[in-house]
Amino acid sequence: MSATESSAAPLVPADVRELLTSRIHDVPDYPKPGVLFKDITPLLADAKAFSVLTEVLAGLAERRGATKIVGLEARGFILGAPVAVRVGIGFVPVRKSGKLPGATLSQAYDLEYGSAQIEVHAAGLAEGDRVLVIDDVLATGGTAEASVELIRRTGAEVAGAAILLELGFLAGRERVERALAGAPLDALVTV
Ligand SMILES: O=P(O)(O)OC[C@H]1O[C@H](OP(=O)(O)OP(=O)(O)O)[C@H](O)[C@@H]1O
Ligand SMILES: Nc1ncnc2[nH]cnc12
Repeated sequence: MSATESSAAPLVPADVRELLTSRIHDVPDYPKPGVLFKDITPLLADAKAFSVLTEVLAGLAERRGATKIVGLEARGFILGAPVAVRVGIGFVPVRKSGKLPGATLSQAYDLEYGSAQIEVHAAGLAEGDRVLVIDDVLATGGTAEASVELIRRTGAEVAGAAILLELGFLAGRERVERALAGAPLDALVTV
């Protein structure tokens, strides 16, 4: 079930959502004029908020039957790695190009403020893996969309994507859901 669906037992209880929301700070005009940057560093610096976030994401990973966590550079590493440890499954990084030493698969994509290319080790994932993709922010959806496509090319199955904060006004959800082809996209907080 998606976090956006109604349920008797919501994925994120209201008090948790409130705590997470309060620890994400708005920074206008960063990294360039017109962008409202959502800074998660206050959340990371708050042990209680970071721990609660990790628990919620770990519950999602278990619910999706994930056998691997993929974190998206760089903030997706910070959120995804403790989830992998908590659940007891492996962590695989999707990195910006030129940072991985082994043979890679790569995928180009557009960002809210630029463009980039992401890579994954070709041997990092394989058929039989069920991947939960974790990142901090869903903006235009370009990063998550490219990641889903990249992961599929390794032969692994994408079990879902879990995002801390969805910027609903940028309408990235549609393109990510299209890429996910039926696998769930869960955003813990949407603004
Ligand atoms: O939905 P999108 O428009 O693709 O934007 C979301 C992505 O942008 C940010 O990463 P960024 O590339 O800025 O990298 P960082 O985590 O290294 O700061 C964020 O952490 C997401 O990965
Ligand atoms: N507005 C934003 N705030 C934080 N991270 C982002 N990644 C893409 N857009 C972003």
